[in-house]
Amino acid sequence: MAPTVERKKIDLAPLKAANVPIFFIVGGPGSGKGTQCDKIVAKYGLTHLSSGDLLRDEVKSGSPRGAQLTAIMESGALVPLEVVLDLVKEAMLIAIEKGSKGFLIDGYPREVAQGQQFESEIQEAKLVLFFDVAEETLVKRLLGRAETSGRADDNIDTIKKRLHTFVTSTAPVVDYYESKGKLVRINAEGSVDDIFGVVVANLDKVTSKI
Ligand SMILES: Nc1ncnc2c1ncn2[C@@H]1O[C@H](COP(=O)(O)OP(=O)(O)OP(=O)(O)O)[C@@H](O)[C@H]1O
Ligand SMILES: Nc1ncnc2c1ncn2[C@H]1C[C@H](O)[C@@H](COP(=O)(O)O)O1
Ligand SMILES: [Mg+2]
Repeated sequence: MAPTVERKKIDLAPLKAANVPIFFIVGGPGSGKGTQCDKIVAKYGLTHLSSGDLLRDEVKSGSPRGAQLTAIMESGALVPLEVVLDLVKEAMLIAIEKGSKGFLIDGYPREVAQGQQFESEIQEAKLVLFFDVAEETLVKRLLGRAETSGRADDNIDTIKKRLHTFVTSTAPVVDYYESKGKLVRINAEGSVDDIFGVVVANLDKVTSKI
């Protein structure tokens, strides 16, 4: 039986009142989501929240919630929706208190239900950026990152499982937001700067008010 997830009541009123733009950043493992988010933050000053980073921080904190996460993440599976959404909400609220003018939610949603729950409880995403990269390239990039990242999931066995999770659970997210007219599909096989050029062209269409 799955362990019970500890949940707190989170007051979302300040986040909803701020009504700042929210962008979901989606792509396979190693597609360059974090790399591009760093560049977007530097240019547009949005707040970057990576659900994977939030989960890794939770593990490092030694909390009871964190203790349940290590095995899931090392198996390449998805962490339960409620755990991720609570961490994202808490981080968004802290950022709003500090005056955030908008969010890049990186690595979220990983399944359609995550997107639906986020949007019904918080606010609709303005756009979903999808970094489209072939599996062969993803594996090559992740094995390169493994040399320095120290990430427990940057090893070939977990990479294969993460790719499987991406195809089975996250690919439907791409179809879902495409059908809603919110998806920006970006070929992310090229250089970091070329990809960023395409990102900027798309963000400039919708960020004039930021
Ligand atoms: N366009 C690119 N060309 C070559 N290498 C890249 C490119 N973009 C990112 N990388 C490299 O690929 C690796 C993965 O990039 P990054 O960490 O940004 O991916 P990610 O999508 O955030 O992955 P994850 O889902 O595992 O967190 C890093 O070592 C990064 O330096
Ligand atoms: N949004 C998420 N839902 C469920 N599980 C997640 C989510 N974001 C990250 N995770 C877990 C599963 C991933 O394999 C690891 C690492 O995430 P990454 O975005 O690759 O840093 O964390
Ligand atoms: Mg990342």
